[in-house]
Amino acid sequence: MSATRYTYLGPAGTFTEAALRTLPEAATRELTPVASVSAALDAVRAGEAAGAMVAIENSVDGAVTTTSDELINGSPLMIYREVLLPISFAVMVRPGTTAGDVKTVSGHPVAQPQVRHWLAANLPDAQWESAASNAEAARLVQEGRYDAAVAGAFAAELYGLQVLSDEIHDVASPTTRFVLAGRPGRVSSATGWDKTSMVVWLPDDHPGALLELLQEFAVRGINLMRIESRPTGEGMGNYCFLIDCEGHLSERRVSEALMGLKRICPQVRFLGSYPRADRGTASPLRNGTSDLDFATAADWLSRCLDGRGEL
Ligand SMILES: O=C(O)C(=O)C[C@]1(C(=O)O)C=C[C@@H](O)C=C1
Repeated sequence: MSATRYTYLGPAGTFTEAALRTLPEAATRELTPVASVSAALDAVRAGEAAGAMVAIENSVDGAVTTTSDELINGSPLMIYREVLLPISFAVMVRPGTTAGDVKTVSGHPVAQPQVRHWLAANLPDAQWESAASNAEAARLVQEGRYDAAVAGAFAAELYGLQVLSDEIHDVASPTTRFVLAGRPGRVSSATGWDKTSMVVWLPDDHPGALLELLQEFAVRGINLMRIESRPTGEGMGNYCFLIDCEGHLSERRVSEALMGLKRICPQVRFLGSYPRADRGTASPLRNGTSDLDFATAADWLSRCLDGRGEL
């Protein structure tokens, strides 16, 4: 495999592939479908791929925990880009199959909670069968293993299937957030509309430990965008936190917050600073938290050391 390649959850026709193809650089990369999120990231870890596109959270079903656990454990990875993809599910069958013929319906486990009510109302007797991806479900229907698949309508054409019903998701406008992960490398420059991700392990178990951690952001006027707890696997009640905050590591308020965490937490894993996918302009900074405010205060401090603090 080559290190110019990007891997993604395959086979062809997944939403993950659609997310990957929204990146301008995808046009010049070799895009390789693999069987799982873990396989996509393993190829990156082994140096066989430059990046892997993986789903990280869904607006209906929440965190994609395989991705969370891959980012938390194993050799470190960094996030370089994020993509927000509107998801629209269709149910598809082999040509000639009618709704009455459908006894089994397959899809990715993250798809099921997004279409549960539609399935209960329209295919009440069909048994749900999990597949490694939505496109894999479509492929298995083509093979004759299952009767119907829940996938993006574009997968129907790829696998010679017929769309029985489109836009079958229960909640309007579901969105999945995907990230392009690579091996740790140089953080790209700030755009003014950035996000920083990290994993933080709680300071030892005591009242207010989580509050102490959150205060590092609050006192520096940093908006948190997501906080997700995951078990560390080291006994009941032991959790670490995946945190996304506004801002870029090159901003003083963000770097100072990360240094604050590093001082009080047993472990902090920096997962990258990258442009936000939701469009916008630079967020207003809370008074006293700009780079200039930090530099002015540091200047004053060094003058204090020289006995010139009043200047
Ligand atoms: O990329 C796909 O099509 C997938 O099967 C994966 C995945 C996911 O892991 O979240 C992607 C988007 C949908 O929300 C459901 C499933």
